Amino acid sequence: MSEGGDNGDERKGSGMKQIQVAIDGPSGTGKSSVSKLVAKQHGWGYLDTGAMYRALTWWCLDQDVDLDDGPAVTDASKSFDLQMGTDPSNPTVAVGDRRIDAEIREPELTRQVAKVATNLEVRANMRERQRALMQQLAEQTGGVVAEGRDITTVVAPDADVRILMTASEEARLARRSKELSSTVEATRSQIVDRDKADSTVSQFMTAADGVTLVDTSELTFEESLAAVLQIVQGARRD
Ligand SMILES: Nc1ncnc2c1ncn2[C@@H]1O[C@H](COP(=O)(O)OP(=O)(O)O)[C@@H](O)[C@H]1O
Ligand SMILES: Nc1ccn([C@H]2C[C@H](O)[C@@H](COP(=O)(O)OP(=O)(O)O)O2)c(=O)n1
Repeated sequence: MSEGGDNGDERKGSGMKQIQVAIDGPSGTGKSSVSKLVAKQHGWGYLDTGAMYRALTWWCLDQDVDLDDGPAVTDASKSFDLQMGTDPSNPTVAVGDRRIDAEIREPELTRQVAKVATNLEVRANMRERQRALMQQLAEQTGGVVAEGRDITTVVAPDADVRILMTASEEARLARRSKELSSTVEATRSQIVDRDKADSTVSQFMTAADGVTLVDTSELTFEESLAAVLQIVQGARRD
């Protein structure tokens, strides 16, 4: 489903409406893969907010900051030089000039990231960074797709499009274990525990008022993408 010739360059300075798309949901619902393609098809920027929490976790571990020391992690969140690459065809993450794309996906870091993401002062700091990046990307490319856990509710509650992607636990675990080449049981302990911890600070299991629910349990990847693209198209016509 191509957006034929409708790219960001054409929109720059054209006075066309800038579109902010916010997508939330638990792990394995298809947020990242769908968000990247939606951004790519429109020539918009893409923001993976989960990667920001992962990057801070990496930085704290690298700097020997104890993840259980909340104030120390908060200090680190204020000063770390996070560089988010927002091209949906090649999203990147760096701290200073050190690229950490692979490091932030390591299972050991994944196991620890909720400690950082449940720190409310860290979240306040990240929220400001995320809002600024979304604004900047919308201005530069005509639109932005940002995905995470609290984008529709806290970071960008006024976004033009707000979607909550859900899927049954069974479907999410099957996708993740396939992706990580691990067993469903090993994946369950990681994903379910992490979602539980994350749910203590963000509400991403049920759709908030005005947020459109896309349940991908029974959908193929292509059908999930088509469902989200259709919602985005509707908002662009408004
Ligand atoms: N509707 C779907 N049906 C089948 N597999 C899917 C679907 N959506 C995503 N996937 C696959 O599931 C895995 C996890 O998707 P991802 O986009 O990383 O989810 P999230 O960002 O919500 O954690 C990926 O391998 C992706 O290709
Ligand atoms: N806006 C966000 C994005 C992610 N998080 C948390 C949720 C997870 O524990 C981590 C990493 O998120 P990420 O989206 O990369 O996680 P998965 O793709 O589900 O593995 O950060 C958050 O609290 N708020």
